[in-house]
Amino acid sequence: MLIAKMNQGKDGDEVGSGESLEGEVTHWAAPHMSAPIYGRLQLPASKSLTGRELILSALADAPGTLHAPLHSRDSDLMVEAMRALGARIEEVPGTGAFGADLRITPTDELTGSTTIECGLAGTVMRFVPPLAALALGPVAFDGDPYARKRPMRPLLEALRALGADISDEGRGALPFTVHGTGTLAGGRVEVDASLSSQFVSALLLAAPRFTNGVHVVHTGEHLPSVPHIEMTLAALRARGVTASSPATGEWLVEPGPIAARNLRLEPDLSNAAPFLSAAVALGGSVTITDWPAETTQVGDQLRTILTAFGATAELSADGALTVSRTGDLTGADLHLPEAGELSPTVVGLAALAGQLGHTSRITGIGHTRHHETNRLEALVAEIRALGGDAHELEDGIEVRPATLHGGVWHSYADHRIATTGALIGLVVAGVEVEDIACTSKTLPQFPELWQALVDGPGAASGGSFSLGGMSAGTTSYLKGF
Ligand SMILES: O=C(O)C1=C[C@@H](OP(=O)(O)O)[C@@H](O)[C@H](O)C1
Ligand SMILES: C=C(OP(=O)(O)O)C(=O)O
Repeated sequence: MLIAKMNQGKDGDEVGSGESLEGEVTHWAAPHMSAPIYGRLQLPASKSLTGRELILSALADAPGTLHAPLHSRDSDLMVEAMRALGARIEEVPGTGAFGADLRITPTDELTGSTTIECGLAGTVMRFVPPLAALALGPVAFDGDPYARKRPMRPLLEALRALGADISDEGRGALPFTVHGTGTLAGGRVEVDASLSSQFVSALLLAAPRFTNGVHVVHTGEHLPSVPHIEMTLAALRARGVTASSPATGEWLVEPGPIAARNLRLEPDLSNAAPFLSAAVALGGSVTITDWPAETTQVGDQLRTILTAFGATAELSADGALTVSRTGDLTGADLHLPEAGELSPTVVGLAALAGQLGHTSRITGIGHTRHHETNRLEALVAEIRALGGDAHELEDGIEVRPATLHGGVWHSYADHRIATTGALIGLVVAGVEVEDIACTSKTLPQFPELWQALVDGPGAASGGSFSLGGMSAGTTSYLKGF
Protein backbone atom coordinates (compact mmCIF):
# COMPACT_ATOMS: atom_id res chain seq x y z
CA MET A 1 0.00 0.00 0.00
CA LEU A 2 2.81 2.41 0.85
CA ILE A 3 5.15 2.86 -2.08
CA ALA A 4 8.42 4.67 -1.53
CA LYS A 5 9.62 6.72 -4.46
CA MET A 6 12.68 8.88 -4.66
CA ASN A 7 12.57 12.47 -5.87
CA GLN A 8 8.99 12.50 -7.03
CA GLY A 9 7.76 15.31 -4.83
CA LYS A 10 6.01 18.33 -6.22
CA ASP A 11 8.55 20.57 -7.89
CA GLY A 12 9.42 23.70 -5.99
CA ASP A 13 7.33 22.72 -2.99
CA GLU A 14 9.40 23.92 -0.06
CA VAL A 15 7.88 21.47 2.38
CA GLY A 16 5.12 19.00 1.92
CA SER A 17 7.10 17.35 -0.78
CA GLY A 18 6.14 14.09 0.82
CA GLU A 19 9.55 13.44 2.18
CA SER A 20 9.59 10.98 5.03
CA LEU A 21 12.11 11.41 7.83
CA GLU A 22 14.49 9.25 5.80
CA GLY A 23 14.20 11.68 2.89
CA GLU A 24 12.09 9.34 0.75
CA VAL A 25 8.93 10.48 -0.99
CA THR A 26 6.11 8.06 -0.27
CA HIS A 27 2.95 7.47 -2.27
CA TRP A 28 -0.06 5.71 -0.74
CA ALA A 29 -2.55 4.07 -3.04
CA ALA A 30 -5.82 5.41 -1.67
CA PRO A 31 -8.36 2.61 -1.06
CA HIS A 32 -11.13 2.79 -3.67
CA MET A 33 -14.74 1.58 -3.43
CA SER A 34 -17.64 1.43 -5.82
CA ALA A 35 -20.38 0.46 -3.34
CA PRO A 36 -21.92 2.23 -0.34
CA ILE A 37 -19.75 2.19 2.76
CA TYR A 38 -20.74 1.09 6.25
CA GLY A 39 -18.59 1.46 9.31
CA ARG A 40 -18.38 2.30 12.99
CA LEU A 41 -15.23 3.78 14.50
CA GLN A 42 -13.79 5.28 17.62
CA LEU A 43 -11.30 8.13 17.19
CA PRO A 44 -8.41 9.41 19.35
CA ALA A 45 -8.64 12.61 21.36
CA SER A 46 -8.91 16.19 20.17
CA LYS A 47 -5.69 17.99 19.32
CA SER A 48 -7.13 21.32 20.46
CA LEU A 49 -8.42 20.02 23.80
CA THR A 50 -5.28 17.98 24.53
CA GLY A 51 -3.02 20.98 23.83
CA ARG A 52 -5.03 23.33 26.05
CA GLU A 53 -5.28 20.84 28.90
CA LEU A 54 -1.55 20.10 28.78
CA ILE A 55 -0.82 23.80 29.18
CA LEU A 56 -3.38 24.38 31.92
CA SER A 57 -2.21 21.23 33.75
CA ALA A 58 1.38 22.46 33.60
CA LEU A 59 0.29 25.78 35.17
CA ALA A 60 -2.17 24.26 37.67
CA ASP A 61 -2.04 24.37 41.48
CA ALA A 62 -1.63 20.58 41.92
CA PRO A 63 -0.96 17.45 39.84
CA GLY A 64 -3.65 16.13 37.53
CA THR A 65 -4.22 13.35 34.98
CA LEU A 66 -5.36 13.57 31.39
CA HIS A 67 -7.23 10.38 30.52
CA ALA A 68 -7.26 9.16 26.92
CA PRO A 69 -5.24 12.12 25.61
CA LEU A 70 -4.11 12.45 22.02
CA HIS A 71 -0.71 10.95 21.12
CA SER A 72 0.36 12.53 17.86
CA ARG A 73 3.09 14.77 16.54
CA ASP A 74 1.36 17.98 17.68
CA SER A 75 0.50 16.69 21.14
CA ASP A 76 3.94 15.15 21.61
CA LEU A 77 5.50 18.52 20.77
CA MET A 78 3.25 20.16 23.35
CA VAL A 79 4.25 17.57 25.96
CA GLU A 80 7.93 18.26 25.22
CA ALA A 81 7.35 22.02 25.38
CA MET A 82 5.75 21.75 28.84
CA ARG A 83 8.58 19.50 30.01
CA ALA A 84 11.13 22.00 28.69
CA LEU A 85 9.46 24.72 30.78
CA GLY A 86 9.66 22.60 33.94
CA ALA A 87 6.47 20.50 34.18
CA ARG A 88 6.83 16.78 34.93
CA ILE A 89 4.76 14.66 32.56
CA GLU A 90 4.65 10.91 33.03
CA GLU A 91 2.91 8.29 30.95
CA VAL A 92 0.70 6.11 33.15
CA PRO A 93 -1.38 3.06 32.12
CA GLY A 94 -4.00 4.14 29.60
CA THR A 95 -7.73 4.18 30.21
CA GLY A 96 -8.46 4.81 26.52
CA ALA A 97 -7.88 2.75 23.37
CA PHE A 98 -5.10 4.91 21.99
CA GLY A 99 -2.21 4.83 24.41
CA ALA A 100 -1.09 6.04 27.81
CA ASP A 101 -2.75 8.54 30.09
CA LEU A 102 -0.64 11.51 31.15
CA ARG A 103 0.06 12.47 34.77
CA ILE A 104 1.17 16.10 34.93
CA THR A 105 2.94 17.65 37.90
CA PRO A 106 2.94 21.40 37.41
CA THR A 107 5.75 23.75 38.09
CA ASP A 108 5.49 26.90 40.26
CA GLU A 109 8.37 28.52 38.44
CA LEU A 110 8.63 28.05 34.71
CA THR A 111 12.23 27.40 33.68
CA GLY A 112 13.83 29.14 30.70
CA SER A 113 17.21 28.64 29.02
CA THR A 114 15.69 26.05 26.73
CA THR A 115 14.45 25.52 23.19
CA ILE A 116 10.94 24.71 21.96
CA GLU A 117 10.48 22.67 18.79
CA CYS A 118 7.15 23.63 17.22
CA GLY A 119 7.09 21.28 14.23
CA LEU A 120 4.20 22.57 12.12
CA ALA A 121 1.87 22.94 15.11
CA GLY A 122 0.08 26.28 15.22
CA THR A 123 -0.98 25.54 18.79
CA VAL A 124 2.63 25.07 19.94
CA MET A 125 4.11 28.06 18.13
CA ARG A 126 1.26 30.35 19.35
CA PHE A 127 0.28 29.00 22.79
CA VAL A 128 3.75 28.46 24.28
CA PRO A 129 5.48 31.89 23.79
CA PRO A 130 3.30 33.61 26.46
CA LEU A 131 4.41 30.90 28.92
CA ALA A 132 8.01 31.46 27.87
CA ALA A 133 7.64 35.12 28.83
CA LEU A 134 6.76 33.88 32.33
CA ALA A 135 9.85 31.67 32.50
CA LEU A 136 13.24 32.70 33.78
CA GLY A 137 15.78 32.86 30.96
CA PRO A 138 15.72 32.79 27.17
CA VAL A 139 13.45 30.34 25.34
CA ALA A 140 14.24 29.80 21.65
CA PHE A 141 11.44 28.73 19.27
CA ASP A 142 11.74 27.14 15.82
CA GLY A 143 9.90 24.59 13.70
CA ASP A 144 9.54 22.95 10.29
CA PRO A 145 10.58 24.98 7.23
CA TYR A 146 6.96 25.82 6.41
CA ALA A 147 6.26 26.72 10.05
CA ARG A 148 8.54 29.71 9.49
CA LYS A 149 5.95 31.04 7.05
CA ARG A 150 3.03 30.89 9.45
CA PRO A 151 2.10 34.32 10.87
CA MET A 152 3.30 35.20 14.38
CA ARG A 153 3.71 39.01 14.29
CA PRO A 154 0.37 40.04 15.86
CA LEU A 155 1.01 37.74 18.82
CA LEU A 156 4.65 38.77 19.27
CA GLU A 157 3.63 42.45 19.18
CA ALA A 158 0.84 41.87 21.69
CA LEU A 159 3.25 40.10 24.02
CA ARG A 160 5.72 42.98 23.72
CA ALA A 161 2.92 45.42 24.54
CA LEU A 162 2.25 43.35 27.67
CA GLY A 163 5.89 43.65 28.74
CA ALA A 164 7.67 40.71 27.05
CA ASP A 165 11.16 40.95 25.55
CA ILE A 166 11.28 39.01 22.26
CA SER A 167 13.99 38.98 19.59
CA ASP A 168 12.85 37.95 16.11
CA GLU A 169 15.06 40.22 13.98
CA GLY A 170 11.93 41.80 12.56
CA ARG A 171 10.73 38.55 10.98
CA GLY A 172 7.37 38.37 12.70
CA ALA A 173 7.73 34.62 12.36
CA LEU A 174 9.77 31.65 13.58
CA PRO A 175 12.56 31.47 14.64
CA PHE A 176 12.46 33.85 17.62
CA THR A 177 13.59 33.96 21.24
CA VAL A 178 11.49 35.01 24.21
CA HIS A 179 13.67 36.41 26.99
CA GLY A 180 11.59 35.43 29.99
CA THR A 181 11.90 37.41 33.21
CA GLY A 182 9.60 35.32 35.38
CA THR A 183 6.66 37.75 35.29
CA LEU A 184 4.49 39.57 32.79
CA ALA A 185 2.44 42.62 33.74
CA GLY A 186 -0.51 41.84 31.47
CA GLY A 187 -3.47 44.24 31.22
CA ARG A 188 -5.31 45.59 28.17
CA VAL A 189 -3.86 44.64 24.80
CA GLU A 190 -4.98 44.97 21.19
CA VAL A 191 -4.36 42.18 18.69
CA ASP A 192 -5.42 41.69 15.10
CA ALA A 193 -6.49 38.05 15.08
CA SER A 194 -7.91 38.02 11.56
CA LEU A 195 -5.21 35.58 10.43
CA SER A 196 -5.64 33.19 13.37
CA SER A 197 -7.81 32.85 16.46
CA GLN A 198 -4.81 31.18 18.08
CA PHE A 199 -3.32 34.62 18.83
CA VAL A 200 -6.25 35.28 21.18
CA SER A 201 -6.28 31.81 22.76
CA ALA A 202 -2.54 32.08 23.39
CA LEU A 203 -2.95 35.28 25.41
CA LEU A 204 -5.93 33.94 27.35
CA LEU A 205 -4.40 30.59 28.31
CA ALA A 206 -1.38 32.07 30.12
CA ALA A 207 -3.22 35.13 31.47
CA PRO A 208 -4.15 33.74 34.93
CA ARG A 209 -0.38 33.91 35.59
CA PHE A 210 -0.02 37.52 34.33
CA THR A 211 0.15 40.01 37.23
CA ASN A 212 -2.96 41.86 36.03
CA GLY A 213 -4.59 39.13 33.95
CA VAL A 214 -5.50 40.21 30.44
CA HIS A 215 -8.09 42.21 28.51
CA VAL A 216 -7.69 41.26 24.82
CA VAL A 217 -9.28 43.48 22.18
CA HIS A 218 -9.41 42.20 18.59
CA THR A 219 -8.82 45.01 16.09
CA GLY A 220 -9.18 43.22 12.73
CA GLU A 221 -12.19 43.08 10.43
CA HIS A 222 -12.64 39.31 10.49
CA LEU A 223 -12.25 36.84 13.32
CA PRO A 224 -11.91 33.21 12.25
CA SER A 225 -12.43 30.07 14.31
CA VAL A 226 -14.47 31.69 17.09
CA PRO A 227 -15.45 28.29 18.59
CA HIS A 228 -11.78 27.69 19.34
CA ILE A 229 -11.68 30.87 21.44
CA GLU A 230 -14.82 29.72 23.22
CA MET A 231 -13.10 26.39 23.85
CA THR A 232 -10.24 28.30 25.50
CA LEU A 233 -12.62 30.25 27.75
CA ALA A 234 -14.47 27.06 28.70
CA ALA A 235 -11.23 25.23 29.54
CA LEU A 236 -10.14 28.13 31.79
CA ARG A 237 -13.52 28.37 33.53
CA ALA A 238 -13.60 24.61 34.16
CA ARG A 239 -10.45 25.18 36.23
CA GLY A 240 -11.92 27.98 38.33
CA VAL A 241 -10.46 30.87 36.34
CA THR A 242 -12.64 33.94 35.78
CA ALA A 243 -12.73 34.22 31.99
CA SER A 244 -15.34 35.94 29.83
CA SER A 245 -16.11 37.74 26.61
CA PRO A 246 -17.71 41.03 27.71
CA ALA A 247 -18.29 42.18 24.12
CA THR A 248 -17.85 40.82 20.60
CA GLY A 249 -14.11 40.68 19.91
CA GLU A 250 -13.10 41.26 23.57
CA TRP A 251 -12.04 38.82 26.23
CA LEU A 252 -11.12 39.14 29.91
CA VAL A 253 -9.14 36.73 32.09
CA GLU A 254 -8.56 37.51 35.77
CA PRO A 255 -5.27 36.62 37.47
CA GLY A 256 -5.53 33.70 39.89
CA PRO A 257 -4.91 30.02 40.48
CA ILE A 258 -5.62 27.39 37.83
CA ALA A 259 -7.26 24.38 39.46
CA ALA A 260 -5.84 20.91 38.85
CA ARG A 261 -8.16 18.50 37.02
CA ASN A 262 -8.38 14.83 36.22
CA LEU A 263 -10.30 14.71 33.00
CA ARG A 264 -11.11 12.52 30.04
CA LEU A 265 -10.50 14.04 26.61
CA GLU A 266 -13.20 14.02 23.92
CA PRO A 267 -12.44 12.39 20.56
CA ASP A 268 -11.26 14.76 17.82
CA LEU A 269 -14.47 15.69 16.03
CA SER A 270 -12.61 17.54 13.27
CA ASN A 271 -10.70 14.37 12.51
CA ALA A 272 -14.09 12.66 12.14
CA ALA A 273 -14.69 14.79 9.03
CA PRO A 274 -13.13 12.54 6.37
CA PHE A 275 -14.59 9.36 7.92
CA LEU A 276 -18.13 10.72 8.11
CA SER A 277 -17.71 12.23 4.65
CA ALA A 278 -16.92 8.77 3.27
CA ALA A 279 -20.62 7.96 3.74
CA VAL A 280 -21.60 11.25 2.11
CA ALA A 281 -19.32 10.52 -0.85
CA LEU A 282 -20.21 6.86 -1.45
CA GLY A 283 -23.61 6.52 0.21
CA GLY A 284 -24.13 4.15 3.13
CA SER A 285 -23.51 5.20 6.72
CA VAL A 286 -20.59 5.80 9.05
CA THR A 287 -20.84 6.02 12.82
CA ILE A 288 -18.35 7.65 15.17
CA THR A 289 -18.72 6.53 18.78
CA ASP A 290 -18.26 8.63 21.93
CA TRP A 291 -19.59 11.76 20.25
CA PRO A 292 -20.10 14.26 23.10
CA ALA A 293 -23.66 15.50 23.72
CA GLU A 294 -22.22 18.95 24.40
CA THR A 295 -18.88 20.20 23.20
CA THR A 296 -16.92 23.29 22.28
CA GLN A 297 -15.32 21.49 19.31
CA VAL A 298 -16.12 22.99 15.93
CA GLY A 299 -16.25 19.46 14.50
CA ASP A 300 -19.74 19.18 16.00
CA GLN A 301 -20.84 21.44 13.12
CA LEU A 302 -20.34 18.46 10.80
CA ARG A 303 -23.85 17.47 11.87
CA THR A 304 -25.21 20.38 9.86
CA ILE A 305 -22.45 20.93 7.29
CA LEU A 306 -22.71 17.42 5.86
CA THR A 307 -26.47 17.65 5.45
CA ALA A 308 -25.83 20.43 2.90
CA PHE A 309 -24.42 17.69 0.61
CA GLY A 310 -27.55 15.54 0.88
CA ALA A 311 -26.64 13.50 3.97
CA THR A 312 -28.48 13.02 7.25
CA ALA A 313 -26.86 13.07 10.68
CA GLU A 314 -28.25 11.47 13.79
CA LEU A 315 -26.82 11.54 17.30
CA SER A 316 -28.05 8.59 19.34
CA ALA A 317 -28.86 8.73 23.05
CA ASP A 318 -25.76 6.64 23.75
CA GLY A 319 -23.50 9.18 22.02
CA ALA A 320 -22.87 7.73 18.56
CA LEU A 321 -23.06 10.04 15.56
CA THR A 322 -24.23 8.38 12.35
CA VAL A 323 -23.99 10.15 9.02
CA SER A 324 -25.88 8.47 6.17
CA ARG A 325 -26.68 9.19 2.58
CA THR A 326 -29.40 7.31 0.76
CA GLY A 327 -30.40 10.02 -1.75
CA ASP A 328 -28.19 11.90 -4.19
CA LEU A 329 -24.94 13.69 -3.41
CA THR A 330 -25.58 17.38 -4.00
CA GLY A 331 -23.44 20.49 -4.25
CA ALA A 332 -23.34 23.00 -1.40
CA ASP A 333 -22.96 26.72 -0.77
CA LEU A 334 -21.37 27.09 2.63
CA HIS A 335 -19.85 30.00 4.56
CA LEU A 336 -17.46 28.49 7.11
CA PRO A 337 -15.38 31.15 8.92
CA GLU A 338 -15.76 29.22 12.17
CA ALA A 339 -14.75 25.90 10.68
CA GLY A 340 -11.65 26.45 8.55
CA GLU A 341 -10.33 23.23 10.05
CA LEU A 342 -13.15 21.31 8.36
CA SER A 343 -12.89 23.07 5.02
CA PRO A 344 -10.41 20.79 3.19
CA THR A 345 -12.77 17.83 3.64
CA VAL A 346 -15.73 19.95 2.61
CA VAL A 347 -13.91 21.09 -0.54
CA GLY A 348 -13.14 17.41 -1.24
CA LEU A 349 -16.87 16.63 -1.09
CA ALA A 350 -17.50 19.60 -3.39
CA ALA A 351 -15.07 18.12 -5.93
CA LEU A 352 -16.94 14.80 -5.80
CA ALA A 353 -20.29 16.58 -6.18
CA GLY A 354 -18.78 18.31 -9.23
CA GLN A 355 -18.58 14.91 -10.88
CA LEU A 356 -22.38 14.74 -10.69
CA GLY A 357 -22.78 18.15 -12.34
CA HIS A 358 -23.05 20.26 -9.18
CA THR A 359 -21.34 23.58 -8.44
CA SER A 360 -20.29 24.32 -4.84
CA ARG A 361 -18.95 27.44 -3.16
CA ILE A 362 -17.15 27.28 0.17
CA THR A 363 -16.42 30.79 1.52
CA GLY A 364 -15.23 32.49 4.72
CA ILE A 365 -12.04 30.43 4.76
CA GLY A 366 -9.44 32.93 3.53
CA HIS A 367 -7.49 32.46 6.79
CA THR A 368 -6.77 28.84 5.83
CA ARG A 369 -4.12 30.28 3.49
CA HIS A 370 -2.10 30.51 6.74
CA HIS A 371 -2.66 26.98 8.00
CA GLU A 372 -0.21 24.08 7.56
CA THR A 373 0.04 25.17 3.95
CA ASN A 374 -1.87 27.66 1.80
CA ARG A 375 -4.91 25.41 1.78
CA LEU A 376 -6.85 27.30 -0.90
CA GLU A 377 -3.94 27.19 -3.32
CA ALA A 378 -3.14 23.56 -2.51
CA LEU A 379 -6.72 22.29 -2.85
CA VAL A 380 -7.30 24.12 -6.13
CA ALA A 381 -4.02 22.82 -7.58
CA GLU A 382 -4.64 19.21 -6.53
CA ILE A 383 -8.29 19.10 -7.66
CA ARG A 384 -7.29 20.56 -11.03
CA ALA A 385 -4.46 18.05 -11.37
CA LEU A 386 -7.09 15.28 -11.17
CA GLY A 387 -9.21 16.94 -13.86
CA GLY A 388 -11.47 18.95 -11.56
CA ASP A 389 -12.63 22.52 -12.12
CA ALA A 390 -11.74 24.42 -8.94
CA HIS A 391 -11.14 28.16 -8.55
CA GLU A 392 -9.79 30.29 -5.77
CA LEU A 393 -12.15 33.03 -4.58
CA GLU A 394 -11.11 35.96 -2.42
CA ASP A 395 -12.03 34.01 0.70
CA GLY A 396 -12.78 30.51 -0.50
CA ILE A 397 -13.09 28.01 -3.33
CA GLU A 398 -15.65 27.39 -6.06
CA VAL A 399 -15.83 23.91 -7.59
CA ARG A 400 -17.66 23.51 -10.90
CA PRO A 401 -18.84 20.36 -12.69
CA ALA A 402 -16.03 18.16 -14.00
CA THR A 403 -15.07 14.49 -14.03
CA LEU A 404 -12.06 13.50 -11.95
CA HIS A 405 -9.41 10.94 -12.85
CA GLY A 406 -6.64 9.19 -10.94
CA GLY A 407 -3.20 10.64 -10.32
CA VAL A 408 -0.89 11.83 -7.57
CA TRP A 409 -2.44 13.97 -4.83
CA HIS A 410 0.24 16.07 -3.08
CA SER A 411 -0.15 16.65 0.65
CA TYR A 412 2.07 19.69 1.31
CA ALA A 413 2.85 18.18 4.77
CA ASP A 414 -0.76 19.09 5.65
CA HIS A 415 -2.70 16.32 7.36
CA ARG A 416 -6.04 17.66 6.18
CA ILE A 417 -4.93 17.96 2.54
CA ALA A 418 -3.74 14.34 2.79
CA THR A 419 -7.04 13.06 4.18
CA THR A 420 -8.92 15.02 1.52
CA GLY A 421 -6.91 13.09 -1.08
CA ALA A 422 -7.93 9.85 0.63
CA LEU A 423 -11.60 10.91 0.46
CA ILE A 424 -11.39 11.71 -3.24
CA GLY A 425 -9.50 8.47 -3.88
CA LEU A 426 -12.29 6.52 -2.22
CA VAL A 427 -14.55 7.46 -5.15
CA VAL A 428 -12.04 8.10 -7.95
CA ALA A 429 -9.91 5.10 -8.94
CA GLY A 430 -6.15 5.43 -9.08
CA VAL A 431 -5.46 8.27 -6.63
CA GLU A 432 -2.08 8.07 -4.90
CA VAL A 433 -1.69 10.30 -1.88
CA GLU A 434 1.83 11.54 -1.41
CA ASP A 435 3.05 11.57 2.20
CA ILE A 436 0.02 10.07 3.93
CA ALA A 437 2.33 9.87 6.96
CA CYS A 438 1.84 13.60 7.55
CA THR A 439 -1.51 12.63 9.12
CA SER A 440 0.61 11.82 12.18
CA LYS A 441 0.28 15.53 13.02
CA THR A 442 -3.05 14.81 14.70
CA LEU A 443 -4.08 11.24 13.80
CA PRO A 444 -1.18 8.78 13.36
CA GLN A 445 -3.67 5.91 12.93
CA PHE A 446 -5.33 7.50 9.88
CA PRO A 447 -4.19 4.99 7.22
CA GLU A 448 -5.16 1.98 9.36
CA LEU A 449 -8.52 3.40 10.39
CA TRP A 450 -9.31 4.37 6.80
CA GLN A 451 -8.44 0.89 5.58
CA ALA A 452 -10.55 -0.66 8.34
CA LEU A 453 -13.50 1.45 7.25
CA VAL A 454 -13.09 0.24 3.67
CA ASP A 455 -12.71 -3.35 4.83
CA GLY A 456 -15.92 -3.21 6.87
CA PRO A 457 -19.33 -4.60 5.85
CA GLY A 458 -20.42 -3.23 2.50
CA ALA A 459 -16.92 -2.99 1.11
CA ALA A 460 -16.53 -3.82 -2.55
CA SER A 461 -14.17 -6.57 -1.50
CA GLY A 462 -16.99 -8.71 -0.18
CA GLY A 463 -18.68 -7.25 2.81
CA SER A 464 -17.41 -9.24 5.76
CA PHE A 465 -15.62 -7.35 8.51
CA SER A 466 -11.90 -7.77 8.27
CA LEU A 467 -8.78 -6.35 9.81
CA GLY A 468 -6.71 -6.72 6.66
CA GLY A 469 -3.63 -4.57 6.69
CA MET A 470 -4.01 -3.54 10.32
CA SER A 471 -1.59 -4.17 13.11
CA ALA A 472 -2.88 -6.12 16.09
CA GLY A 473 -2.58 -3.03 18.25
CA THR A 474 -5.28 -1.25 16.32
CA THR A 475 -8.02 -3.81 16.91
CA SER A 476 -9.10 -2.37 20.24
CA TYR A 477 -10.57 0.78 18.75
CA LEU A 478 -12.48 -0.96 15.99
CA LYS A 479 -16.08 -1.44 16.92
CA GLY A 480 -18.29 -4.36 15.98
CA PHE A 481 -20.97 -3.74 13.41
O1 LIG B 1 -7.04 26.90 18.87
C1 LIG B 1 -6.97 25.85 18.23
O2 LIG B 1 -6.77 24.75 18.75
C2 LIG B 1 -7.14 25.92 16.76
C3 LIG B 1 -7.65 27.06 16.18
C4 LIG B 1 -7.89 27.18 14.73
O3 LIG B 1 -6.83 27.96 14.19
P1 LIG B 1 -7.07 29.25 13.24
O4 LIG B 1 -7.82 30.26 14.01
O5 LIG B 1 -5.70 29.65 12.85
O6 LIG B 1 -7.90 28.75 12.09
C5 LIG B 1 -7.94 25.83 14.06
O7 LIG B 1 -7.99 25.98 12.66
C6 LIG B 1 -6.74 24.99 14.47
O8 LIG B 1 -6.76 23.77 13.83
C7 LIG B 1 -6.79 24.73 15.96
C1 LIG C 1 -5.03 24.58 11.20
C2 LIG C 1 -4.71 23.45 11.81
O1 LIG C 1 -3.69 23.23 12.66
P1 LIG C 1 -2.76 24.17 13.55
O2 LIG C 1 -3.13 23.86 14.98
O3 LIG C 1 -1.37 23.77 13.24
O4 LIG C 1 -3.06 25.60 13.20
C3 LIG C 1 -5.52 22.23 11.55
O5 LIG C 1 -5.30 21.23 12.27
O6 LIG C 1 -6.38 22.24 10.65
